[in-house]
Formats: sequence, structure tokens, C-alpha cells
Amino acid sequence: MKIGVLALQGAVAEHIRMLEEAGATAVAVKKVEELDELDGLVIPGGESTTIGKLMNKYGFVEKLREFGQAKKPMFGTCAGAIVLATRINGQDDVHLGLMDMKVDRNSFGRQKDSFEVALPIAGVAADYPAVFIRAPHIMEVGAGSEVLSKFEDRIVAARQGHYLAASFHPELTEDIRLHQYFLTMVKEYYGEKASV
Ligand SMILES: NC(=O)CC[C@H](N)C(=O)O
Repeated sequence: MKIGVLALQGAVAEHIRMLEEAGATAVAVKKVEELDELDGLVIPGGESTTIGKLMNKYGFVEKLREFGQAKKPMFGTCAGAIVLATRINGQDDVHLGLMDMKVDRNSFGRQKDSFEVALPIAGVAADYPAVFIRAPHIMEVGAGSEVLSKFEDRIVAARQGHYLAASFHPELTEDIRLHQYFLTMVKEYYGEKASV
């Protein structure tokens, strides 16, 4: 299984380390052509506006949309979740517009700009150590989506088929369970493809 981590900006090396620990081959993706050989893609946290600009500049937008539309699993963390969303609160333009959800940026108050909590995540863990850094939350998800976790009554992790989104930074802990969960989504994708 070969998983890419979009390496335009943000916490790339940490995701690669976690994916490898979880049993995948993981590579940093800097060129559009590199997407062809991947079974799944992680879009890391960072700054969504910057990632969006760089995606445009290096011609990633169309190719990433094709990647998602081909049902290849994609996992957006923090800014990466914003990049995946079809709606961004207070903004007219979106980035990839693939995962049916509305996100709100920087939504956890000032004194809480950065914090860690033990979160229950459905199907993943009862006590996942989630690190929030100027994190977005998910205001609503579309039909057919699954809310995986809430914090203070706000959705902070969700799945829609082959798309996975988390408000927090799973790569900044030593806990590989969410990356393992993503790898099971990639295996499911292959299982489905094999049965067609
Ligand atoms: N840690 C992060 O990825 C922060 C996301 C950032 N606040 C944004 O809106 O893009």
C-alpha cells in the first residue's frame, strides 16, 4: 500500500512516520505526476489558504479532484480538512470541494488556540490524544456521512465513504490508531475494486 502526503506546506514528515509505523509505504508528494502511483492521500495541517494557493500554482487542483472522484481514499487533517470541504463558513471560494461538509476555520477560541484532549472517536479509540492548533470544526456533514467524534458539541472528525476529515493533528502524537483506520479505508477501496 503506497500512501502519499501532500507536501506543499505543513506537517508532512510526521504523517509519513505515522503511516509507515501503521504499515504503509509513505511518500511526500511534491509533483502532480506522483499522484498516479498512490493508493491514498493525506492532506496535512498547516494553513489552508497557503496550501490552496500552492495547489493552484503547481496544478494540483484538477488532479486531486480526479483522485477523489476515482474514489481513492483521502484524509484531511486540520487545514487539510478545510481543503477537502465543499463549504467554508464565511468564504465564497473553496479549495477541492470534495467532501460534503461545511467547516468553520479557527473555531476554538483564543486561549484554546492550541490544546490536547482525550477524544472518543467511533471505530478508532475511546481516548485518542487529539492535538488542536487553531483548529476548524465541522458545522454540518452531508447525507451519507458519519460523525466520528465531537468535542464540546462540535464535530471534529467525520467520514464520508472514502473521505476522512479531522479537525486536529493526529500526526503530532505517538498514537497511530487514526492512521491505521485510514489504511483500513484504503484496503476497503481495494476490496470493492476487486469485487467489481
Ligand atoms: N493547524 C492547522 O492546520 C490550522 C488551520 C488553519 N487555522 C487554517 O484555517 O487553515
